[in-house]
Parts: sequence; structure tokens; C-alpha cells
Amino acid sequence: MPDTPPAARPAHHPPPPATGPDPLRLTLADFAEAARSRLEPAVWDFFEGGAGEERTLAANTEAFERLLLRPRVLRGTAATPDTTATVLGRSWDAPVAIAPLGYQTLAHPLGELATVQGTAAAARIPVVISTFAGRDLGELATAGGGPLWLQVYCLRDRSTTRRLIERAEETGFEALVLTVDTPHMGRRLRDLRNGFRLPDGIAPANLGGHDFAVPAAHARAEFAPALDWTVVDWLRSVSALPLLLKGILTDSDAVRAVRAGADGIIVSNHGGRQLDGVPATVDVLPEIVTAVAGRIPVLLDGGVRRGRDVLAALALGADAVLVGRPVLHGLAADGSRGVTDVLNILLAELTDTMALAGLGTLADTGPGLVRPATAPGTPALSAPHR
Ligand SMILES: Cc1cc2nc3c(=O)[nH]c(=O)nc-3n(C[C@H](O)[C@H](O)[C@H](O)COP(=O)(O)O)c2cc1C
Ligand SMILES: O=C(O)C(=O)c1ccccc1
Repeated sequence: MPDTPPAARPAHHPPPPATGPDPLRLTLADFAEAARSRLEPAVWDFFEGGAGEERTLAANTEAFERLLLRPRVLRGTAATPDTTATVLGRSWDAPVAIAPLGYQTLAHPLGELATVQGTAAAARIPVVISTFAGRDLGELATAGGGPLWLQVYCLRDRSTTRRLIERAEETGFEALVLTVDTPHMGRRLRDLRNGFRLPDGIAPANLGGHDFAVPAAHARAEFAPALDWTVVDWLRSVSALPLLLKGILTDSDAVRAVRAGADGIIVSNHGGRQLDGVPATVDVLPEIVTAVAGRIPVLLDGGVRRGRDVLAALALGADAVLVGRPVLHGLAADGSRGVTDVLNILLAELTDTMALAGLGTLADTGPGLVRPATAPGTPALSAPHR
């Protein structure tokens, strides 16, 4: 049959418009694959890798696999569920923010600029810009995106740290995120084996000063190594912006954060890149939520890859989640358009899950939505075949 086109589409599936998302990229995993084929292997390893044996990295996604949903039926749920969330007094289109990811210019020349614009094209949700962003804060602030937050690595040189924060405040950033799990970088064996160095032209755009080709060497040289809780007071003296602490993993530190005056915490193990052997974030979330008892918002990152992961984290008490690597995948695959597509997929999965689980709004989520991971006989869903 030489005249038959090889992959004719059935008539009831019209081809997507040329401007729509790539029909072959239906999941965040599809974007990961696309990114992998485009990136230098050592850059891919830098993005994907974790510390040590990567047990924590694997645990983050595996923990979400174990959380099975308990849908409700006949609840008169609207066809289009409402994903709006309120965090720190602001309304977000969805309970999702973009995690701070250093050196996004490694994934795409436009780096954070494409992330900010690509995010805004999908939803009004915050983008957290890393201390190690590859693009200028002022440029990002005027890029026409949504709310921007600044992630802060407190440096030995407090005046540089202070100037970075002041610049963010002047250009309209809305919150600060102090990363507290990184006195230095974890032992990332992939990077050590690859001898990973930043390519020429990849440098932090907002720090001035020295450039280091090896990120871990930069951290060793310039991160403040012996921070204690008084850093919260110092940040308060520098800026009036709301302050979140990122990298809390225990109930006692969560309570300390509340007492220290943090406006929010992010339950995070840095995507498995810092201390290998700590639990998956979603596994420690319930005890932290109990300890915080609603006094400040509790956000979570690590392993969020599907709409149902967002919902499961909210059911276990998170106010919102952040996504990290999938944003780099979208960026590497297709620049700002790829970021938009990744977020649109995640948000479409979120509304689909809400509708099918009988949730009209996020207020309808609660512990009853998930089977506890510890329930006897709870089977893990096996990893999908790729
Ligand atoms: C390539 C890369 C760079 C990162 N850079 C930073 C950073 O500069 N500051 C920070 O606080 N966290 C950083 N993180 C951690 C993320 O903010 C986040 O905690 C983690 O990636 C979330 O997990 P996920 O990637 O599984 O979604 C980085 C993570 C990756 C993968
Ligand atoms: O924080 C990280 O995990 C990280 O990889 C990073 C990247 C660039 C600068 C600083 C940290």
C-alpha cells in the first residue's frame, strides 16, 4: 500500500494546531527525555544528580508512588475545579511555585528570563530566583512575568549578600527564601566523576566578584559555613520582605523556624542533592505540619512530577509545592515555550485529578484523600515502563 501515509491519524483526532504543545509530550517525564537528548551528558548529570548514592533522590519520587488516592463520588463537583490557592496573603492560580535553580543559562541561553516568561504564560505563580541565577535580577523583574522571590545563600561576605537582597527589594521581588541546608554542597558523585566544570560564559549574574568553574568549590569558598538561627534576625535587619526557610526536615527545626520569626518554611532535601540518607520530603511532611499547627505556611519540594503529587502533598498538609528539575527539562527542550508546556501539563493533571477525585476546590483536600504510606499492605505502584 505505497500510497497510504504511514501514520494517518483517525478522523476523530484532528491534528493539533501548529501553535499547540507537542502532542508527543504529554507528561513531565516526556520533557525529561527530550531534555536529556539535548543536553551535554555532564550537564544532564549536574541537573539530575543527587548526593552520595542518591538514595534520597530516589526516595522523593518513590514516596509519591506509594501515596494512593481515595476518590469521592457523586459530590456535585464542578466540571472545572478551582485550583486557586492563597499563600502568604497572595492569590496564586495554582498551589505550585518554581523552585530556585542556579545557572539556568546552562539549560538555555535565555535561562531565568525564559523561565519567568514561560511561567507567566501558563499561570500566575511565583518563580524563585536563585542567588546563582545566570541572568540579572533587574532584567527578570521587568520581563513581564508574575511574582518573583529571591533565594538567598548567605555568603561569608555579608555585604555582597546584603546588596543582592537590596537589589531584589528595589526591583520588586516579593519574598526571600533562605536556603538552610547548604553550608557547602553535598558530595555529588556524578559531578566528581565527570570532573564537571561550568562552560565558559556561565556565571552568576548578580554576585559580582569571583567566578568559579566548579560550583562546589564556589560554595566552599564563599558560603557562610557556620550559620545559626541569628541569621534570621540579620535578614530581618536587612529586609522587610517575607522570609521563608528552605531545607527544613524535622518537626523540631520547624518549631524553631516559627519561633525565630520565619514567615514560612519549605520542607526540602534540596532534591536529594545535599545530605543523602534523609527521608523523602512527603514522608516527613505530616509531622512537620502537625508541629507548625497552622502558624505559618508549609511548602514542600522534591519529586513533584504529576498533578496527583501536588494534590497528595496538599492532602498531607502542604500549602503549596515547588517544582525543580521539570522546569529545567522544559527549558532545555524548548526554552520559555517548554516551561509553559511543562506547567500546563502539570496544571491540567491537577484539574483532571481534582475532578476525578471529587474535589471542587483545594479546600476539599485533606488527609482522607490519600491512603497513608504506612498502611499495612499498601502496594507501591511499580515504576512505569519507559
Ligand atoms: C540544577 C539544580 C540547581 C539548584 N540550585 C539551587 C539553588 O541555587 N538554590 C537552592 O536553594 N536550591 C537549588 N536547587 C534545589 C531546588 O530548589 C529544589 O529544592 C529541588 O530541585 C526540588 O526537587 P525536584 O528537582 O525533585 O523538583 C537546585 C536543584 C537543581 C536540580
Ligand atoms: O544548590 C544546588 O543544588 C546547586 O546545584 C547549585 C547550583 C548553582 C549554584 C549554587 C548551587
